[in-house]
Amino acid sequence: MDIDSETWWFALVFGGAPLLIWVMLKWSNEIRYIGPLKLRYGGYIKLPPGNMGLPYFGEMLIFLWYFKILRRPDDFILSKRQRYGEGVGLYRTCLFGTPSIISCSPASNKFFLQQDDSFPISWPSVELLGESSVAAVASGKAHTRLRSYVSNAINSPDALKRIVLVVQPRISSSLQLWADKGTLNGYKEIKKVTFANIGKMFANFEPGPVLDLLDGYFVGILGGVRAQRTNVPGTAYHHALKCRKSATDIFRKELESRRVQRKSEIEERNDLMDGLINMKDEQGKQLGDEEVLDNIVSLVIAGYESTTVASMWALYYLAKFPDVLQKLRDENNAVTQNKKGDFITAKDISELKYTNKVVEETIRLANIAPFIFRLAKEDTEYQGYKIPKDWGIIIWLRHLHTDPRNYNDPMSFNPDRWNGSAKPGTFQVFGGGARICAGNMLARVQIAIFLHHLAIGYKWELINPGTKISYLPHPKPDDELQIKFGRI
Ligand code: HEM
Repeated sequence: MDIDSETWWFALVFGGAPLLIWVMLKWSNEIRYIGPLKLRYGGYIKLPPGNMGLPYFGEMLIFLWYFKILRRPDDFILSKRQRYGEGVGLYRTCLFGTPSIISCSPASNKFFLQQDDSFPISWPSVELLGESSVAAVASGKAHTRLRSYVSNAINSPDALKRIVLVVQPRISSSLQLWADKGTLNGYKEIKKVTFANIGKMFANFEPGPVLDLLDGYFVGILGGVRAQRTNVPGTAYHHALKCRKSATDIFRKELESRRVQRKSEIEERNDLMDGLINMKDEQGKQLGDEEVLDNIVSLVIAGYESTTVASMWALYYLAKFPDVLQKLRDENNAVTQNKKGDFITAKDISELKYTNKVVEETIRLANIAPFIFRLAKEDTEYQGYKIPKDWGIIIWLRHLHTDPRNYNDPMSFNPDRWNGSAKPGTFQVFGGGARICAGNMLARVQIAIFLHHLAIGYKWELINPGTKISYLPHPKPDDELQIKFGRI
């Protein structure tokens, strides 16, 4: 071999081959997912701008880079905006194993959320939620029927009036225990009190061995909701399915014992289980046992971690913003003066204007559900761009709440921004359309009550104020909110 051909081979192996591999890696997902669409549309299809990423991973590694390594989740969308321009708020990608369209503008989010038939919800783990739960059931009449039962039981003004009084004893006594402890893990303690209240509100369970068992089962179930769906012993998903069965068995036993009890005893309890058992629709139809059980389990899944994380962020922000805490104290002390030791009512809460602004600001900035998932049932178009059938739609809620065009200085905690209302379509913490969170008022009320009891009796400070924030699976300080806690 002469020197020239050696150099040629050298260049090919160390320069050309890696380049070729890189090009193949870069384009293989484009060819795999967009090639068939081009064939279907005669060679040309106008898709939203974007990148389908690497084979197998798609853009998952980039997503993890921004969310887990850099801990700057908003830069994931900002980097797309920089690279592909604003456009109509849509980008194509491949994430969570599915070719998808990311939607991140108020108008495009509204487009997808308002068309529940064309873009139905797509849960990766319907078995865990329960096939006849409101969260999993396909849109249409069946969904509307279940939603009305669930909303009446937990989210209607009448239900909330009762719930406000049911949850306060546990919140109040937990805070006293916290003060006795002095230092604590805020996340874990809030989780305990949230679950104790869920037990009471949903099935009249008091703290004790059954509730502890249930808590463990739900930790297992929640661990499987976002896990790979591999049902093999040893996997999180397999464990979650087992936990789901055990949790359902506990609720089933309770349901069966209620079926044989006298009506008068049932009326006294007045919890979610009774609400679901007794409710009738316009035709007088009632829910079957499996529907009652699926809905109770799915409501715990939907409400447990979300309410815990939101309350934890309230505690965090108030420690960081003492002026806000002082205003909160002033408002809440004023309301307790007329109470003579009684708990506050739903009416009192509706009149706590500043407290309610703190709640809205907490859930805006906490971004507990950063995005939600839909599926395109048919080929459709949005502003001249094709949305291909069977592609996922990822509605990026978080971007709306952290975009300075929607909220002035968006990363600062400023409840006063709620003196006016948000720009239309820019506040989607609870999703939107027919599937907007069925527990949104319940969540708000629980956080408001927690704030009330904190503000009137306690002071606290962060032990590690500079601790980093993790964003997956939920936003949480790395130290899980270690605080020093005491009475005022
Ligand atoms: C701050 C706390 C909460 C946040 C941020 C939150 C957020 C959300 C979001 C974004 C959705 C829409 C999902 C989608 O469209 O794909 C949703 C749905 C839902 N949420 Fe919540 N949620 C919270 C608390 C609760 C609570 C306390 C409950 C009940 C105990 C609850 C029950 C539900 C149910 C049943 C759905 C499904 C509704 C349907 O499909 O019709 N959520 N939630």
